[in-house]
Amino acid sequence: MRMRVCIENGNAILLKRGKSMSRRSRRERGRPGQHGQRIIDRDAFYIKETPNKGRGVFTKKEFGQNEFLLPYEGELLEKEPDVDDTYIFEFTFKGKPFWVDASKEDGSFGRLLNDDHINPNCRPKVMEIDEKPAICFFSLRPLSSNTELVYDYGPGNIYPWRGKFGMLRNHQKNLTALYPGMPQIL
Ligand SMILES: C[S@@+](CC[C@H](N)C(=O)[O-])C[C@H]1O[C@@H](n2cnc3c(N)ncnc32)[C@H](O)[C@@H]1O
Repeated sequence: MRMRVCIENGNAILLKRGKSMSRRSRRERGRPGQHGQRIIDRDAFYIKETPNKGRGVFTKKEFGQNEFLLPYEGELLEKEPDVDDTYIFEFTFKGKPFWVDASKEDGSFGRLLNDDHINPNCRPKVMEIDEKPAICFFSLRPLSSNTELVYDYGPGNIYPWRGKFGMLRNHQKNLTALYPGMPQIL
């Protein structure tokens, strides 16, 4: 199934898409309750201080597996911005590098998701919206309310909070992908 996401009035609207959308359905896509679309509103999440991690994003309601949660909002750039990379999301789309700069405190949630490379419960996906890329988070498993949303920021020894063991586990994860069945360091 193809999906499409649009962001209107601060709400992300997920559309399940058939072969093509008519002009009429394009015009009406923002209306709630229509067949084939869901509105994910900000009331489904809240922000809370997390021990040692700063702020994190928590669920207010339950979600199923592989559900669209929320987008990573910010400024889409084709050049690496010369700013602190705390709120920068880097990715490739159609073979080209892109960055989303979410440095501005804009009240959005995507920019506040913390890292967990061992037990993530959601993952970012690159979606296409009006021929431009957008990052959207999807759940990896069913989520109960009051769950902190965490995803794997990716490989690399650049995350000090992972510590030495974090780096080891990260390395192991890459090796396990190459050599399934190898012994695990827990
Ligand atoms: C995209 S921000 C996430 C939101 C951030 N916690 C906040 O309060 O604004 C990334 C920053 O959060 C912190 N962070 C994310 N995951 C963490 C973790 N697992 N442990 C400790 N700090 C973490 C780091 O300071 C990192 O640079």
